[in-house]
Amino acid sequence: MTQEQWGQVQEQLRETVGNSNFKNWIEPLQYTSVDDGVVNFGVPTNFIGNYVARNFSDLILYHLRSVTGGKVSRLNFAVPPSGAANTAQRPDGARAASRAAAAGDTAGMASAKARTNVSPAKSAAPAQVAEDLPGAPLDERFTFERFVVGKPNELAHAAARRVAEGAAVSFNPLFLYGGVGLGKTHLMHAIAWELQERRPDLNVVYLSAEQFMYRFVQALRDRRMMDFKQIFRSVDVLMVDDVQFIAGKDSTQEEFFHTFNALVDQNKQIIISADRAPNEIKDLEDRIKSRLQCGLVVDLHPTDYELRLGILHNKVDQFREQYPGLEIGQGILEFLALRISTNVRVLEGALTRLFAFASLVGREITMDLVQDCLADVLRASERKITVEEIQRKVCEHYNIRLSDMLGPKRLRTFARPRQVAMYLSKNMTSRSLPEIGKRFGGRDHTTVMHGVRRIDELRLQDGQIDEDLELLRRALEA
Ligand SMILES: Nc1ncnc2c1ncn2[C@@H]1O[C@H](COP(=O)(O)OP(=O)(O)OP(=O)(O)O)[C@@H](O)[C@H]1O
Repeated sequence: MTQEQWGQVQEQLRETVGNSNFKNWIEPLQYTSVDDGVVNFGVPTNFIGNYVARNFSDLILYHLRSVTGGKVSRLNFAVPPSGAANTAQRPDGARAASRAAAAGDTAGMASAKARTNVSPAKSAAPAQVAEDLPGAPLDERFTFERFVVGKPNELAHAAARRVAEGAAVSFNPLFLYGGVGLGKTHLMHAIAWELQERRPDLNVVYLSAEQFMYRFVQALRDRRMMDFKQIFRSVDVLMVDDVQFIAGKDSTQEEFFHTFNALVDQNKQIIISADRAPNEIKDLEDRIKSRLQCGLVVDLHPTDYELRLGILHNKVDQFREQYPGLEIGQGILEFLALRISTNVRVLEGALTRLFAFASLVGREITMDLVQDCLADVLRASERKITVEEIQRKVCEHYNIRLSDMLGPKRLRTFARPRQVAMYLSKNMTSRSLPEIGKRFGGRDHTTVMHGVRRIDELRLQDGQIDEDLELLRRALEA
């Protein structure tokens, strides 16, 4: 096959796979030779080679056969030993895509042409390492400017800001945790964007724990563990999102632990996020838990009404350009902030849907429109937590039987969880004290009142109670 024929095939492929896929996956292929019906391509990295082989082989074969008259049996992708694939000249998109592919992030691949999260490797780093840096693409919307700060997240925000200054490492790791959709990923991306601006000399890598595992497994399979270690140890700032994912995955944990230690020993910054505090992640080795706690552990609390309203205002500002002339009243924003308290993602999604719907049907955003368009979201957020649910969760948490919680035993092992459950029932349901008492084995309302007061007192003296309550509240709201 001639280079000209390959050129024709490329044109046909561009039409079939679309511009973005073409740029990311087909353009980086360098046709080198054909031997006995096997067409050889040089690829910039094994990740691109593997991805193309898995996803585009049939298509490439089809077009090759139609252009060359059917003399092709197989495709072969290999990284040229001398780097002859000229990686330096590949478009940014392909490089970003290679990182996304490396991280197993197919969603990210589509947007890989956007700015990448990894700054150019330092000149001292070996070329292979620079090329293979493992980060996933960053979301352009997740910047500090777009992060709304309120009481529930002010500490996490301040810590993230400090790390983003790129000054000498002051706490390592920074561990951010909190429930679903509270802004952990947003803050990590914001740190990465900021560091890119302030310290372009640093290799900043963001990836999810799942992507870390994917990379690790792939390195094992390709027998490239030395490369894997070298790549991760060449990073200056490593951010791993959703670290709870590696719980129970022993080999990945082991490798993560070594990577973590190697970076900390070199005084490199690590930022980790999870859906709960390190010591609450089940099936995570104790030595990892303890390592994760040796820096600064910061909690993102569930949003409060004011923060939700602030986020909505912020989002409306962003919509002004996209939907000129479309207004939304303060009353509606307040209604949404009050009613949709589950997580910020749902809140943002509701507002986006509202604007899109109003502009599509050419209607003003009124309360009627809100009810029409967001009926399902509003219904879902109406879910009421029951006293029975609370009792079950509290029993699970303290590992006692429901019959003991409801029964007459006064042992502290049962009495404390009972009081905790009463306290949560009082604060998370609309039941009156007598109604709650009735559901706790027919107790009097004064007993419930005493239980609630006792927990209020204990919260001031015993940090553990506060932690338990927070954990239970999150589990119940999830
Ligand atoms: N304080 C905030 N200001 C502005 N946007 C926010 C804030 N908190 C969350 N968001 C937005 O909510 C959405 C979800 O946030 P993000 O993905 O960071 O959550 P998360 O804590 O990482 O959740 P998960 O545990 O599901 O990964 C994003 O669109 C993010 O921009």
